[in-house]
Amino acid sequence: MAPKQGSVEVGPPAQPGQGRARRSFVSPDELVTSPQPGSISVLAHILDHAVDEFADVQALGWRDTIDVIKEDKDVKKIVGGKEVTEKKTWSYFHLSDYKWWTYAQFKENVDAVGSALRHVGCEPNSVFNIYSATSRHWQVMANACAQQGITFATAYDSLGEQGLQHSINEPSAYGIFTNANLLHTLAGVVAKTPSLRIVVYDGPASDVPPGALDTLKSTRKEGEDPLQVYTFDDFVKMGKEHPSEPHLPGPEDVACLMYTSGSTGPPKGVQITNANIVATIGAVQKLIGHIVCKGETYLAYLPLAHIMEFAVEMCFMYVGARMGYGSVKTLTDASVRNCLGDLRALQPTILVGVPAVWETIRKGIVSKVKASGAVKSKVFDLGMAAKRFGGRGSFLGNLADKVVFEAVKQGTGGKLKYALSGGAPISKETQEFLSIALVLIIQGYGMTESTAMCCLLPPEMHQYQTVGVPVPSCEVKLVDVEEAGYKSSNSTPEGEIWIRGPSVTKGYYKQDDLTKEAWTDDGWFMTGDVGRWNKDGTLSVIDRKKNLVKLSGGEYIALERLESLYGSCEYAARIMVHADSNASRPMAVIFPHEQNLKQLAKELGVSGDIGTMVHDDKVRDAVLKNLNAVGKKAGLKPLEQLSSVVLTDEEWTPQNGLLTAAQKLNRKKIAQTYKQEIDAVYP
Ligand SMILES: Nc1ncnc2c1ncn2[C@@H]1O[C@H](COP(=O)(O)OP(=O)(O)OP(=O)(O)O)[C@@H](O)[C@H]1O
Repeated sequence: MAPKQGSVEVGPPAQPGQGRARRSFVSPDELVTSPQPGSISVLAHILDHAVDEFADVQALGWRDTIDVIKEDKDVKKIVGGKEVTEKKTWSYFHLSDYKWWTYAQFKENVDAVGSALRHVGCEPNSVFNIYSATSRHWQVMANACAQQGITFATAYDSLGEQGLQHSINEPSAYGIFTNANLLHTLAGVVAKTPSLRIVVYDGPASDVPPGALDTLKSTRKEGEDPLQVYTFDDFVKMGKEHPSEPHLPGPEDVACLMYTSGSTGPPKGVQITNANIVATIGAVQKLIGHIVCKGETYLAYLPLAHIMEFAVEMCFMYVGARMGYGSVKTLTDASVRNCLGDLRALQPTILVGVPAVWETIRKGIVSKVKASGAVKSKVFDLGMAAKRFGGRGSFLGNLADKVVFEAVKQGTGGKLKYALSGGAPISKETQEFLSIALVLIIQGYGMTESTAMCCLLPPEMHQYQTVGVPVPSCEVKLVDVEEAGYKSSNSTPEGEIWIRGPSVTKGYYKQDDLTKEAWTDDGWFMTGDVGRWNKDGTLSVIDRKKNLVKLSGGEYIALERLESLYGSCEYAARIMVHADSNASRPMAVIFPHEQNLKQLAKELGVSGDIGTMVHDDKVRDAVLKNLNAVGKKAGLKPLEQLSSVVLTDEEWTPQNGLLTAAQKLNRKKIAQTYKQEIDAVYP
């Protein structure tokens, strides 16, 4: 049953300019430190517990690559005002069915890799870097480090040479785990990473870039030891031949040095202790243990270098759930060949995604429904209306599920029970649409500094536009942001979100100045996000302090909130709202949803592909009109309406730097890249 109040005021009376601290309704008297205080105090205890309880249960699943199929496509682009056609080659994977390790087999590999790490000289308290795509081997490396008291530092696999070099050099990493196809980038930096001694890589020999292994083995300065390079399989074999006892760290030792994705500046290394991780797992169990439990199947595809994915997987490991690894490139049937996509092959019961993923799924469904013709579109709309009116579990809701939404649900394997959205704000429209047509989406709010979740909405409290209640390992208070009018004395208390508790970390690695700026002396982490307490004790995130812009009229607008609202415009695949303090209103830069934009262009009588469409005035005006209609419907004030829009034709990706590695907007880079276009239309 849903509680009346999701959070409870605790502790001393509020200080001037602040609200009182609040804690979760499930544990107001004490903060949770572990799922089993006394027996689980470090990260390595989680896997030990899983093996004790679930040794023969399927743990980690993967798909082998049977073949890679290349297909050529013609792509039209505008170069120097002229349309040119380029040939591009796409690679599609033919994959096997899922294969599984039990928890006992997973542990066997962790023990072997832990032993191998010690055998090659990686000592407790040293740092080992994981620069790899999400996979079971990533988890083997991390858990092996945890077992030997070695800190693992994470690096997104989308990092280029500069970022990689920084993430090896800052913590003086002794070794690195990577994938065959990333060896080329690694080879490009090894001359400048003197601390590095060991390289372990996985993946087929055919993925190793020509010459990369020779460069790795030969590029060292005089006097430096040559690099030792191992395949993952050889490393496991070596560990089995040279077993080492585990060397467990203490709870306050740093288990993971995790770099933020850098949406507000250069990435910072957050020092996450064993105790922080264990507290997060305990808190999730206490709050939503009834849905994160044994028997569930989880599709793991987000980057493990991001705290949300890592924390979620550790929570599932604790309860002995099944985790099947997949990739954004192979999720759907359309993105693979001669086999099912990961979603239908695995049939997950729980899915986690960032808002960009949910937006893509919603727009994909909308565009399919539209293409199915007027009658089917009408039936779909009726189904939406019936379930909205009747509610989840009602006769009407169940009928709509059966008759209208079954096909949509089958697209994700047909077994989904819950989905979690986090990492950035999701629009109400998208959350509501998918919660009706696909699966209940609950929100979580958190950050690397809080070891993932600091608020989470239990499904029985389901509602939109809130990130939930404080998790039981974290207390939360709001502190006034005077200049923007966010105050604890407002009728619904508002202010900057400050957090404290066992899952909140204590600082950045080698960045004392930044640590002092972000943590108070009494342990509160100042998140920089602005929040609001709702009447039922849930928290809503209104914006990020750094993204509040004062317009020429003197009023503040909240860029991220506007992005999440305008983001539901069907023509936008990605949107950045941009504002200048000399202007009276904001504007938007958009990477369009190609199919939906094509449909619009057709209706306007504009032909050509994306390169042509984005430069057409009629198309641009129609998109702007649609955006402002979306804004008006969401109740935006006139000064929050967009004055102009720039449409772009290059996809925004972490590789071209327009998104961060966690798929968030890299505002500076987008504004720089499209400066000319923005200046041309923005007053
Ligand atoms: N559900 C949510 N709603 C709104 N914002 C969210 C939500 N979840 C996370 N965020 C945003 O993400 C931030 C944490 O992100 P993360 O720790 O991944 O670092 P980053 O923003 O990617 O990088 P950096 O801190 O370097 O800018 C939060 O402070 C908040 O602004």
